[in-house]
Amino acid sequence: MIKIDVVSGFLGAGKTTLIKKLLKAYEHEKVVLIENEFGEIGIDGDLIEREGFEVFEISSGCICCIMQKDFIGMLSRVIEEFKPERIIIEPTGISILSDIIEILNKPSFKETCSIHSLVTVIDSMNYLAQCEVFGEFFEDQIAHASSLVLSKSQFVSEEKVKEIIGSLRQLNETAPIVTASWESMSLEDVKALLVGDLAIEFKELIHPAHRPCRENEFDTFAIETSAKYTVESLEEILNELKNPLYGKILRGKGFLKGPGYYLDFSYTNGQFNVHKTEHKSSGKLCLIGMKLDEKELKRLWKAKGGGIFNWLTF
Ligand SMILES: Nc1nc2c(ncn2[C@@H]2O[C@H](COP(=O)(O)OP(=O)(O)OP(=O)(O)O)[C@@H](O)[C@H]2O)c(=O)[nH]1
Repeated sequence: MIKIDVVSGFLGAGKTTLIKKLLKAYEHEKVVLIENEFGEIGIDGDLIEREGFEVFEISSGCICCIMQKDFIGMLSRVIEEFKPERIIIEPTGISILSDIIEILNKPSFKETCSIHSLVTVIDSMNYLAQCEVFGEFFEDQIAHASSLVLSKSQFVSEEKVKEIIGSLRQLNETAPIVTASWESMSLEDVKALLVGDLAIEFKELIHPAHRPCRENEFDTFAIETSAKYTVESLEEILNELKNPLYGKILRGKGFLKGPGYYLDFSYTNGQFNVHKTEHKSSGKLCLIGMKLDEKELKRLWKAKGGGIFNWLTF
């Protein structure tokens, strides 16, 4: 049987970061990753391919709803052609986990695959605040998880961790909650997150009120560009993104050219990091949020970097 691990979590929670660790931990198995991105441009797939792993990408929508057919087709192809021992699936941050479980429990997949784990990553820095606005996006992912893993826990107080656990327990009474900082985890610890063949059956799951995926409430803004940015100019832009003038930006990520170097950046709910990298990049980025103002965003990215822009937002 092929083991399937699904790693869920809201936008920027830390799914890709955890998956990179899992892929290392399962280096000796034949593993395939199916990566689902909400935006028009795939960024995470490139980050993982850089580390030498096999990635299949589905972008421009969630595999639980509008990209469901593509997902079923891709999963069938991966099973037939690659015959992997394990498939790791990373849905978008706003996917409905119970809908994905339902797909995995289709008779055609149940013959060859079994769900090994349903891990939901919880962003310790942003969960409580985001819960107030996006609570219903978390509900299903938390309620159907077989384990709940806190990311960025080293950046918050013990009280906050306790508060998060209290909130998680209201939706899921039984899943183990892992609060240890990932930085200190060995590969064996990472594997332990997934341990146990849970053989999860959809009918055995308790449903919170099932809500359909609401991906059309989110906007994306994507660019391919030859423009060059310095660390400073990129940080200025990312700082500027907190301004409501541009809409509510929840997540951003991309690779850009710099003068003589390349830059990677990641933006989550106002927190960001920029790294110089030697990995060559064609220059691309994606922002996800609500009520994004395309005109203002285009002006911002153009003002700080000269070059050719290919806007992929429409
Ligand atoms: N230090 C630290 N950084 C983390 C941790 N988890 C995530 N991050 C950072 O948080 C940012 C977002 O992490 P990702 O792994 O890309 O999040 P994601 O859930 O895949 O995000 P989406 O692409 O929106 O689906 C990145 O800058 C990570 O480096 C953690 O436990 N510790």
